[in-house]
Amino acid sequence: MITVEQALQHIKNITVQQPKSLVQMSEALNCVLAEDIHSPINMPPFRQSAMDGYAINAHESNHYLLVGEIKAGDNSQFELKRGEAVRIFTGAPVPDSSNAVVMQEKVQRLDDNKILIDGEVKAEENIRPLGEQIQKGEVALREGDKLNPASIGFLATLGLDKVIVRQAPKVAILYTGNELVEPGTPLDYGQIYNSNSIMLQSALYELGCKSVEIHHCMDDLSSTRQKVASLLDDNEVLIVSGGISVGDYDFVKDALEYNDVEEVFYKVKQKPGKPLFFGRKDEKLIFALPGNPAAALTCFYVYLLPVIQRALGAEDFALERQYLPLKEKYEYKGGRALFLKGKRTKNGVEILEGQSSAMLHTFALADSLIYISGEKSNYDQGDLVEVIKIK
Ligand SMILES: Nc1nc2c(c(=O)[nH]1)N[C@H]1C(S)=C(S)[C@@H](COP(=O)(O)OP(=O)(O)OC[C@H]3O[C@@H](n4cnc5c(N)ncnc54)[C@H](O)[C@@H]3O)O[C@H]1N2
Ligand code: MOO
Repeated sequence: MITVEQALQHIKNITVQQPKSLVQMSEALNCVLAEDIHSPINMPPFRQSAMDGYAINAHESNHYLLVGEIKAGDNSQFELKRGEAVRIFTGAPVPDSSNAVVMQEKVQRLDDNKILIDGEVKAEENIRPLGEQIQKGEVALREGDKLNPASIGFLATLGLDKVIVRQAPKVAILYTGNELVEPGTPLDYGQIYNSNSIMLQSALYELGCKSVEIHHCMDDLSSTRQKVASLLDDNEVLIVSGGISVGDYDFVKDALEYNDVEEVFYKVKQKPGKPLFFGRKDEKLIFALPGNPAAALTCFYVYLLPVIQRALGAEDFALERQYLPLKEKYEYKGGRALFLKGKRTKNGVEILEGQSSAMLHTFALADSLIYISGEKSNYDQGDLVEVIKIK
């Protein structure tokens, strides 16, 4: 059995890189940019009013002559002389001859074409300069950046409708077990609901994977071998859930060997997730995750996520880690390294109740995995522990 550090070292050595692909912006959420993006325009593309009010060509007096109106979207050209103003609205183009927009709350309308400004006016106030946000040709986002709703909105602001990203790998999830039935159907005695496949699929979607097929197989040697064979043919990443431990009906290890999957490691000295398997067949990556749901998800965050994010070229490929003080003391009997479900608080991190690898309830409430390496047996309140942020 290898240590967590040794397993992570194997993971770091994987240097698969996905090819580039041009995608529509509406499909780009969570994708990783494969090239730097330079802004094709100045943003804003014209001097823009930030307020509803009056664009003026300032002079010594507070009295101005109103000569027209500009709404957002208008293409009007006004040559304001000193002492002249136009009614203007938020987002409208400010004439070059105007040097300030005065918000309407500071302006009195004297009659149809005269206004009086209360107080001082600062040069260029309430005018967003041309290219204030970004100038044409400047780098907007960089290769390796992962696209979130804000970055997608930002690129749309620049007029982009497609982006070049790393193509997500084609992934298959094979969940094994006679006891599993689908949510939404009744349970018989001895059965439980299949939670792992939809959980892992959701986690993969969050990484930007698009094609994530789900397949089931009963605890039976020949169908496990056959399923593994056909899924390896059709996918770049195969994730198997369950059946990887040592029971008489755990056939996954055999099925992987039978299909010439080369073992990189099997069994890690950790809890949860001891019987984790990682292997390769040519360029294909194969993970067999323990069936216990919290063990499967822990292994996903710690081992699978960095491999996939790196293949996608993400700059930050592993989840962020930080050291935080423990809220309460923790006694540890030793043995396997631990990944504990935790929640960050104002002053540190709290270990949550319910750490069994069969339980997802605690995981659903957690925002962190606390890594206890096993080198130290007892932790006092306030001792620093390594925290992996999952939210
Ligand atoms: N004699 C030993 N027994 C076990 C060992 C061991 O070292 N010696 N290791 C234990 C550990 S640790 C783990 S973790 C589990 C892993 O077992 P498997 O990967 O073979 O998983 P299964 O036996 O198929 O299932 C375990 C558990 O999880 C439930 N399960 C499975 N798939 C799903 C799913 N898709 N959705 C929801 N729940 C699922 C399954 O019903 C079992 O309760 O082995 C220990 N045993
Ligand atoms: O290592 Mo297992 O994942 O504890 O139950």
